Amino acid sequence: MSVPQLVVHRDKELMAQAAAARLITKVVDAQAARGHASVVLTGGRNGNGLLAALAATPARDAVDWSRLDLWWGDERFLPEGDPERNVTQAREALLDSVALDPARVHAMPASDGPYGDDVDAAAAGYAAELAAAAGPGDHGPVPAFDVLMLGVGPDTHVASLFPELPAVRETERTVVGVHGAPKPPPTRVSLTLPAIRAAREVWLLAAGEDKAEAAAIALSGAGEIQAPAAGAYGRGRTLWLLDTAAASLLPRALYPTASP
Ligand SMILES: O=C(O)[C@H](O)[C@@H](O)[C@H](O)[C@H](O)COP(=O)(O)O
Repeated sequence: MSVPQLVVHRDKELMAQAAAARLITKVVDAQAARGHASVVLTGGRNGNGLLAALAATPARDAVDWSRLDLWWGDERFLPEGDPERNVTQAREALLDSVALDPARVHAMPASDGPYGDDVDAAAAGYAAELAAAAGPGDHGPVPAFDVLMLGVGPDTHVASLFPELPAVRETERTVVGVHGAPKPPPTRVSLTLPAIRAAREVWLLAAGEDKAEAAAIALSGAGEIQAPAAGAYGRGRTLWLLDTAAASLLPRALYPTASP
């Protein structure tokens, strides 16, 4: 378990731009070292803000997009192309403007896909896809993601792991179907904490006043069932990327200000 590191940026926009630059560097380094890279995307405003910032920076061309594997931490279980799906929003923000290898873009199943409206079968299918991509040196039936990004909800949820609900209590499966999520839509597919913890690095994105309580709770030793973000950590690194508004309830001693 890696102790959380915190970086606090002046505002939401700068956090997105700085996180995008950080992701570019991480992917470029991974590709230089191993020839490819593997990243898990997150939905939500902060996650999509990072993708939009990345699309806008010339440095994006330093990434060999054809050698990048993209996965999702969660997905809203809706029909293909639904504007509310995380993959739809990621495509609009960035993916449709870079030369990805379609075979390396691993979207979670849609509710009109191969599993129909059976979200549990869809989750099992994605778990099988992850297991097929895992190598002998990986930690369990998921590939060693270089970076797994997670937006943090105001209630401290990450991916579609909501406080006290069954999905956050899962200790065996890597992907589960979520029923009755408090954040619409109610039916979702989500990585579980064991899958999240297989990542080399986990980055939690929390910007905006509405994340201040969640950040304070998750970083103050709360349990992962009550505060799922507290259970999201990487094997090598756990990084909280915040803005000053989201960090406003944190003890000042927890972080040096990254931006003036
Ligand atoms: O499907 C989703 O909604 C996301 O994956 C979810 O986990 C999101 O990241 C958080 O709810 C934060 O969302 P915001 O950044 O919009 O607050």
